[in-house]
Amino acid sequence: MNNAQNTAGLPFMKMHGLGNDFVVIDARDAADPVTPALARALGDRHRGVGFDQLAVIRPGQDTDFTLDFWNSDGSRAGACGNASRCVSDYMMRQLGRDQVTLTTERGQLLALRREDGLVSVNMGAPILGAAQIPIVATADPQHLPLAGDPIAIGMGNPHCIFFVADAEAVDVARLGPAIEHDPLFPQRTNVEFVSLIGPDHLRMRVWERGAGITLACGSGTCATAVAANLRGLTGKRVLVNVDGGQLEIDWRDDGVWMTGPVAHVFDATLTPDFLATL
Ligand SMILES: N[C@H](CCC[C@H](N)C(=O)O)C(=O)O
Repeated sequence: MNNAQNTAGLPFMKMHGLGNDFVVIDARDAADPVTPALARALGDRHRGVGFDQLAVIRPGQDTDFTLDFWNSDGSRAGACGNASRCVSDYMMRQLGRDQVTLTTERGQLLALRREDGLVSVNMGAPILGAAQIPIVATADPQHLPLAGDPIAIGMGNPHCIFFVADAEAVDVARLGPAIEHDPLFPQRTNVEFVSLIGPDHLRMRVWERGAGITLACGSGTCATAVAANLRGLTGKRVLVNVDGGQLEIDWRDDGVWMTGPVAHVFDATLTPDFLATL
């Protein structure tokens, strides 16, 4: 912590997209305060604030802003679709615009507010190569050597997608962590269980790397839509029902677009006392 935060505390925002919830720290004018210890302490829903991901806004690099993501276990995430949409909405309001560009570990992304008020982000092209997802080099990402014949897709972070007859029947809390830590995934993985519930309509339940079961995972719905199309189950434009609501995914030539609602719930300040415990 720097001296200013020791005396004044650290301001943050609480946001969510379909219940996938975030603490957001705007560090454009200050040094980035986040360490793994701060992420874990803040992520504690009893002794801290609680979040699925922590997002840090930093100055842009040829874009309006840069966004870094942390999981509640203190690990970093290369992509977070719902936080990208939430923070883009905040930045659009602040800049008085209806579109913004952002830099994430994935590269430069475009986000915009549609006329219906929903916020879209172009998450970029899906990553299909083993080394880039990443999975072990000897495995075929299209047919991973695991029971259930899952498919691996990268969206700047790894996803392992199982198509099942009934996603509601899956014991996500038991299977999720086992797959997350399978040696096939050198950087662990997010895990999605998906069933087709109508034409171009999917149901997805998720176990997130570093965060566990969440109500929605934006990059997970993008990876799921790509996987469903590659498996011949759907077209390139689908609706995905998650525990917290519904996302629209459109895999276009310029990237995978994800659209849904955003919410900015409150602003508050971490006390110097809390920061002193880190
Ligand atoms: N909830 C996020 C994804 C977080 C992924 C994170 N758990 C990782 O380690 O990759 C989303 O909306 O895309």
